[in-house]
Amino acid sequence: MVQANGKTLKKIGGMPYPKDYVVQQLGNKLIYDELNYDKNHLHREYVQLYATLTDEQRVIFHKITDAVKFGKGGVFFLYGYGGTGKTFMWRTLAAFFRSKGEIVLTAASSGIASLLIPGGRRAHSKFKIPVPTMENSTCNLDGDGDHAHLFQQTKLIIWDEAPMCHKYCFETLDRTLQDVMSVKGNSDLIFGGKVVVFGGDFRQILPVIPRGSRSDIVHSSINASYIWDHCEVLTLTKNMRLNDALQGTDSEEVANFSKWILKVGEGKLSEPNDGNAEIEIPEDLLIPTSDNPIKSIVDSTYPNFLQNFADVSYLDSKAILASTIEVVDEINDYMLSIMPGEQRDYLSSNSVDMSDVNDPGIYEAITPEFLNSLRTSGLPNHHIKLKIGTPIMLMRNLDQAEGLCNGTRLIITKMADHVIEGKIMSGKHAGNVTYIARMTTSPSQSPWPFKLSRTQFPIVVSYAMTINKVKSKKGLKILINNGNSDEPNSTTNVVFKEIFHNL
Ligand SMILES: Nc1ncnc2c1ncn2[C@@H]1O[C@H](COP(=O)(O)OP(=O)(O)OP(=O)(O)O)[C@@H](O)[C@H]1O
Repeated sequence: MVQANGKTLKKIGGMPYPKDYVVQQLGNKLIYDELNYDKNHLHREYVQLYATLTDEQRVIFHKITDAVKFGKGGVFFLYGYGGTGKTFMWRTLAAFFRSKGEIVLTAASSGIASLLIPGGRRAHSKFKIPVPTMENSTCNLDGDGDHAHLFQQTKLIIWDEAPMCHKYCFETLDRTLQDVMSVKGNSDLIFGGKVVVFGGDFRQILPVIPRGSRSDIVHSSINASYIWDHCEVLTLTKNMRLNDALQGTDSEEVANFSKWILKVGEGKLSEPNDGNAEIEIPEDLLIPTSDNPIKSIVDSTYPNFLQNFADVSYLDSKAILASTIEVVDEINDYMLSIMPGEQRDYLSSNSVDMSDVNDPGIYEAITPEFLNSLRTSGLPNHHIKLKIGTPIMLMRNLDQAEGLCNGTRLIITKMADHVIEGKIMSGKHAGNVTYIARMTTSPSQSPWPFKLSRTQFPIVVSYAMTINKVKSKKGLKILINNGNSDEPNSTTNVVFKEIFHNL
């Protein structure tokens, strides 16, 4: 249990630790875990997946497996917009190598995306990348420890949603692998001569640089790193997610929508433009306005809510996205107000973390009311309202092995004074019940001149959520705030076009 949570008995005061010879007999737990797969089952899975690969997927598959086979290393970037089968490729590659007893390390920049890849973990925890990551950081591992031995034996590294991470994270892994692989004489090779495959879509989420300018964001992305010069871009072009829909009667409509949304993502509507353009949204995608726009979008996204509010599959297949936490809170509050059941209110306790403060006197005048009113992304609200049946989303990685990471959605099943009980809504761990306690958190990069410590459940109600939280949902409605626009059905589209330049 201790190991499963990434800890060791050495770190728990007062616990006896086995003598060295016992530990040596047990071997390297990390390597053991990466090899502990049912090879026959994986072989059958691989055969099935390989048979359905499209031509372009198959070419890419062979390119990567050949790079591993010839042992010369290689860095690839699997590039394709949402639904082109990147996750499908990860599954095929992982099944292929693991069925042969070889080690593939699978990771993604976000916890929630990592749950979709077999054996996936958040990249920071899988590769021990320090937070915050600096220009010359290295991974937190001992050059002759278990992690280093794991890296030495690894055949392939897969890192999904790479465009979300700062380039320093990839450079940190590169430096560390060069060190670790120096025992094999590979210290000059990029990533120590390992085959590393990144994946993602630059139209999706870019690195978050607090208060960063457009140029700061573009320059922190992976394709602004020296690593990009070594990277071969492999492109997927066929939208496999829309394939099913294309078989139906409305196939032309779906194909047109697919083309239109791609143009939005690439800033190709209303050309010429510098990435900032006014675009018109087709009438059929808009929800007719009324006196109460929040009610309109809720009625359209969650039809017959009062008959279905307790149905997990109904709730899991829907979400409303908005661009600011204020609008998200407004929609969530509205949903709770119409949902039947007794409401409980959980308030946080807040303080200023004095450990970093030179002159504590300055902060004595700050009132608890002021601290309670502070909000920023990644920090739970001071006032959380819940009812039994409310969908919530975790804001912290609590236990990734159990599917409890930042972005996991649960349904509230019980509410006590100091703990709440929730049931995981979807994925491999769907139906598992877990208890969530209050914990003290601080925003990783404080927008205030002091560090706020807030003790609260690390959750947010999730009928509506901010745009960067969602991963492949079906019944999705996006609330576009077009307050600045003169036309009722147009809005400003901002695309960081520079990011596509060297793809
Ligand atoms: N060769 C294939 N044969 C059958 N189904 C496929 C194939 N490739 C992909 N799919 C299916 O298409 C859907 C989308 O694929 P996938 O989730 O891998 O795309 P993605 O590029 O990872 O998308 P996103 O960027 O949104 O995460 C999935 O349901 C997947 O099972």
